[in-house]
Amino acid sequence: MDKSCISIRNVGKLFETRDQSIEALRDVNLEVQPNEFITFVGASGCGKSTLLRILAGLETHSSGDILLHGQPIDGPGVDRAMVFQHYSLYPWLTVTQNIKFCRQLKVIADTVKSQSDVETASGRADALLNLMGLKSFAGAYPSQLSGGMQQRVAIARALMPRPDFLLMDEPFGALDAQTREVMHDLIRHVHRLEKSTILFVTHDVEEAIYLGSRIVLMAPRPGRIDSVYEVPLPAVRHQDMKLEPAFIELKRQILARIRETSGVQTDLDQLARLTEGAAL
Ligand SMILES: Nc1ncnc2c1ncn2[C@@H]1O[C@H](COP(=O)(O)OP(=O)(O)OP(=O)(O)O)[C@@H](O)[C@H]1O
Repeated sequence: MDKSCISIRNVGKLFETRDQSIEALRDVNLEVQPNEFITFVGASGCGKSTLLRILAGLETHSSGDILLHGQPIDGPGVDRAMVFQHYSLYPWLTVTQNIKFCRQLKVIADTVKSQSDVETASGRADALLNLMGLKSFAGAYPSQLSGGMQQRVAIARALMPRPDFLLMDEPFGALDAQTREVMHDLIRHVHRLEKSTILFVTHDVEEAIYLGSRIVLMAPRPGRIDSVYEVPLPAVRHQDMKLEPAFIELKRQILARIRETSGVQTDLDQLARLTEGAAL
């Protein structure tokens, strides 16, 4: 029996611009099991964000099929939450109000704004504030928080409607190294507690290994899946694992493969030839 919660089958995406057609994705196939933590890496332009945006319902695919729990995607939905690199909080709302914002929209949309809805939302918001270590900042505004704290609010807001799928596009890309480490342990903890399925795009191979249960390596021109790696780490992880030989070897393999598939070397070779020609 097929247990996948996400089935991506022969998916392609073509962007038609005025003067060219860009094949952002070609023949992408991936089955995702419930509660998996999948990380996506690959050279710039290999279609990582495009795939995530299609899953979020923010973009449509040109060919193939994508099924969520057996159903085709029909736009964005409360079953999927997306977290972006930039914090995208509402600056005029406090931390608590930001966290409750989506829930309020849903309640208004469903027109069932009963007292029990409001109470349930408050309990959930409090639990998420605690989980994210933000309890004492409940009444603060985004401008009063550090980047790491703002991103914790964004994650709490994303988790508020209990999404089945958490889609994260380089969420820690703008944070300093130390804050990122804290966020890594936090998001692993959130994954264990909340049981959501996480799809996480990153440029940082170490981050991809530390967080993921599987790593999907994509290659550009056209964007496609090149290889998939199982991460040989237990569910409970700690920072020292980054120094273990198996971790370092996997990092070496993935970095080498990204270099091979990126085409950057080819471009440099071409540049060298052009420069030689100019000198003659
Ligand atoms: N809206 C768009 N219109 C036209 N082309 C697009 C659009 N969005 C993405 N592309 C192109 O599709 C390809 C894949 O882009 P995408 O942003 O998904 O790659 P990525 O792997 O996430 O890149 P990066 O790691 O640099 O963020 C790129 O060639 C990009 O220029």
